[in-house]
Amino acid sequence: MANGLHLDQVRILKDGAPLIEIDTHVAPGSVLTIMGPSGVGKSTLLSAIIGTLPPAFDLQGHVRLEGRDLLPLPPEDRCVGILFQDALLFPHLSVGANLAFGLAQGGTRAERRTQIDTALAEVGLEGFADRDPETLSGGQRARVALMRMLLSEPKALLLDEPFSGLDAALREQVRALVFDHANARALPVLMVTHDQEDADAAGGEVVRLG
Ligand SMILES: Nc1ncnc2c1ncn2[C@@H]1O[C@H](COP(=O)(O)OP(=O)(O)OP(=O)(O)O)[C@@H](O)[C@H]1O
Repeated sequence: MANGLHLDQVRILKDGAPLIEIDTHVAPGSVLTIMGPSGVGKSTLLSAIIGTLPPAFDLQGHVRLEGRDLLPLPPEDRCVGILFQDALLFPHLSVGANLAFGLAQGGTRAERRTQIDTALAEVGLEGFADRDPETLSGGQRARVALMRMLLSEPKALLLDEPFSGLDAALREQVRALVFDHANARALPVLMVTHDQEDADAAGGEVVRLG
């Protein structure tokens, strides 16, 4: 079936030697969790999907998203959103300007401002548009990073240990928020984690590499 994210016989080689092999499908609105020891190639797999595979690696197989073959496309055309462990915001820009980076070009200034305000309200951050990212808590930064990514209207979401920098209570909250938003948009989600609780909370299939 064309829907969702397909990794068809994907093999990644490092300096010519096989590193990982994976053949799987993530349906819209579901989460596939990838676990495995450090260095096995989990982050490398995500970089292959977003189109930033370092030159030491070779990729074989196919990655398809909603029926489109991703590998020939440049990163900016792949429509894949990613969140990392550190919710990296541009420190010299306001929260609103950070969010504007996620927005497609076009629309009036007022329309863009409305989209930004609506996104902030969706995650309980009304009135935060003019704030300096440095003044936000870890959980607030994670929310802004989530909305910046979602404003770019991705068709799939990749998560690379995105909750591991947060303390336990916050981790649970942010995790639920990310999964809820992904589910509401019927996005296929591929999550890399070391944490069994993340995998349990995701509730989907778990693939163990290595
Ligand atoms: N840019 C790079 N150039 C060459 N080798 C790299 C590069 N990035 C990572 N590696 C190597 O590729 C292998 C896979 O790394 P990767 O970061 O994908 O592992 P991982 O499973 O995500 O590990 P961790 O759980 O520690 O994050 C490791 O041996 C790593 O040292």
